[in-house]
Amino acid sequence: MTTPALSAAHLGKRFGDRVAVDDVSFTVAPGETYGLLGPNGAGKTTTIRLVCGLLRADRGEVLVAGSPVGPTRPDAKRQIGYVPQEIALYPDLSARENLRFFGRLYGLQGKPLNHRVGKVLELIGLTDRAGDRVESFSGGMQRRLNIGAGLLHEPSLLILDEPTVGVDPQSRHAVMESVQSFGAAGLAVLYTTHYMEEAERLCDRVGIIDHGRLVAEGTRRQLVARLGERDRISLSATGDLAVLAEKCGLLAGVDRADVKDGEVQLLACEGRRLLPDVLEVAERTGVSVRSVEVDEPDLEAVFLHLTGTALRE
Ligand SMILES: Nc1ncnc2c1ncn2[C@@H]1O[C@H](COP(=O)(O)OP(=O)(O)OP(=O)(O)O)[C@@H](O)[C@H]1O
Repeated sequence: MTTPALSAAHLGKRFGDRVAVDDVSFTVAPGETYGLLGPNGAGKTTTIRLVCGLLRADRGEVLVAGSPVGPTRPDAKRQIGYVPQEIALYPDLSARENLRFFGRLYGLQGKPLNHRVGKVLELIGLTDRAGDRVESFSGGMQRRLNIGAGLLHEPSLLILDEPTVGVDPQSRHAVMESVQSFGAAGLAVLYTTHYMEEAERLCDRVGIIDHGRLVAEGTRRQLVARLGERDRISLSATGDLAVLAEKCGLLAGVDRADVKDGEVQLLACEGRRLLPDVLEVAERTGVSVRSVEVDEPDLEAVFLHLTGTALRE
């Protein structure tokens, strides 16, 4: 069996009375992108600070490529490229100058530094803009450069803490494309997010975290299978959607009924068989239905099912 790029076992961390991370264990294989998906305050940042050795765990162990990590273990730390949420770049320097600066901090110089900066610029898709000042970059380009700074020392594990928070949708797309290419290049990636779509699209496996606990993990398919034979029904309609959701929620077989993104969304056993009942309820409620879709549940539904709360508040 290959040694995992990362193995975290029984991690625990308290801040005073507050349990931030509670017995969290997971592994990330080389070349795998593993997502920690959970709402704000779930314990994602604390978990990765423990993994990086930036914070001392109350209990548990972290191995990176088989070696223990801790505040006093600099060697294993060099295997990690950690990219925090905050952008840490010099706006009046170019992309290349920024990378050269961070590369020197890692002890690179001369030809190896130039070579590595060139490689990283390629990897993050910014070769064309290498000579431009960072202040002229879009939010997404700055994020990608920030990620690039974490790749200069050729880590085997890249850790990204919510890298798309606060960027516009187009830039978000570009950041996600970069991340997809890292997995393809053989890098192990630990990715935290509270966006279900990102976890679904980018991650080979996802760990669902809530109140400091890893409540489930697996591939998207494995996680969705935990819902059994349930379907997601989305009703696009005009009228009082809140009342429609409430009434549908009373039908036998319906687990949840919510109004989301201007639609009524139901999670139900054997959704197709329920459709006539749902349409009848709509008619009685005076809601006119424009379209109905029945499909497989997504990770949002899995999160709701496991925790009883929505991923986004
Ligand atoms: N230094 C600290 N001192 C006290 N409490 C803390 C500290 N850091 C985190 N916490 C608490 O631990 C819990 C987990 O926080 P954490 O930042 O790990 O969550 P998160 O999932 O990363 O959320 P976010 O995306 O909002 O950062 C929260 O209740 C938070 O308030």
